[in-house]
Amino acid sequence: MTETIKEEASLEVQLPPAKPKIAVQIDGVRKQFGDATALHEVSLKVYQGEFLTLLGPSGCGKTTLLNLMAGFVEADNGEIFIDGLLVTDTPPYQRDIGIVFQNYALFPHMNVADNIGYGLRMRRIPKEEIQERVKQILKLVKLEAFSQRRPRELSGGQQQRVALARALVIRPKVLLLDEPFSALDKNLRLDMQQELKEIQRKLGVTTVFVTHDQGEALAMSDRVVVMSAGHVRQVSPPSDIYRNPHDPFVASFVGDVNVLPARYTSHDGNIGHFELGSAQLRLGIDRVQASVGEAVDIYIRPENIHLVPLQPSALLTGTVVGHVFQGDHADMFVDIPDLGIPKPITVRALGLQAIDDWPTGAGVGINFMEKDASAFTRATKEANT
Ligand SMILES: Nc1ncnc2c1ncn2[C@@H]1O[C@H](COP(=O)(O)OP(=O)(O)OP(=O)(O)O)[C@@H](O)[C@H]1O
Repeated sequence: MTETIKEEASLEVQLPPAKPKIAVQIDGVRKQFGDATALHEVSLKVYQGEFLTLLGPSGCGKTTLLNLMAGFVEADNGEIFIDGLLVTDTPPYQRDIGIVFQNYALFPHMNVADNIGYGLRMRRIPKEEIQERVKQILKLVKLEAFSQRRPRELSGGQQQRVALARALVIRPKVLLLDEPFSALDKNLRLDMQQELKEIQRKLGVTTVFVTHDQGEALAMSDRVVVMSAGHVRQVSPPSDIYRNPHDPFVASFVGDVNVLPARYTSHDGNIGHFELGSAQLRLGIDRVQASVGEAVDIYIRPENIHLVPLQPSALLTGTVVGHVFQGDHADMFVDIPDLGIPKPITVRALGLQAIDDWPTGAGVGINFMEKDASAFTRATKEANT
């Protein structure tokens, strides 16, 4: 972000972007459980006030990384800083962090107000101040009317709001959330996502959120950390994760994607040339991670492929072999014999006209724009898990 200030008449001076402050820094942290390496030398910066999400499949190390920040798990190697202070050996209760778990972890015998005030009592905050802070935070999470209830008298969403309030009332340097909404049904989950985002924005609290749900990650985050098998694969804003994946794992894990086999034949200047079946494809080399001569996979999302009438200008040609009506869009399946792949590709068409225009059995042309495709060296199975 570049800030611009106006000096006199119309003279504009460009200021360099302000350097964001680092709230959490993880340097070369490694964690092994017996023979299993949960994290391989992970490094990561979380900026002050940002909403950062750790996203990845089950077992990729998200919770371990969160627990290392919290201090519940000890690193084998590496260092962790919170607000500039080395905390690698600091116990959890001295790290100034708020934590929300999937299963709420509320005290069943305490009412809502006492659950929320617990952390403040432990910190020996004066009684009047505790009352005032609990009152404020109850208002923030819209539970003012529920302060005297026990957790079992609350719905799942309300219990999770109590857990959130309890984590926030201590005014933590960092808020850590581990799959906080996974026990809630879909509609409530969407409401809670909005609510958390609103609260986070209002308070400006640095937040690290763990989920395996890509929709949740893309919807809520300033930046997303995609992890697999104990490695960080990419750290980018959501739109970049989706549009400019850095590797085949990220491209396949986030959103749907077609994988088309091709050969990287040459490049001149900034353009790479590929043989895609009998078609010639050109891609900007910023979208290519492969060497000339290699077998590659072209990654292209279903919504970026367009069906056109059979005509010479079409990049590829095929036959519609089926479609699935999805309410707001239709997925069309197209067999392209020229590519020599066993499965038809998927083309996503907004609206339902495509089903009428291209019935099963119809011959179609296929086009897509260069800017929407990426080429990666053909993935081996191990590299892609
Ligand atoms: N206390 C432990 N003892 C032994 N192995 C563990 C322990 N905690 C985690 N692991 C292993 O470390 C790896 C990473 O686990 P972790 O819980 O961090 O993954 P995750 O991405 O959070 O998964 P999930 O989404 O299923 O919670 C897994 O292989 C897991 O089995």
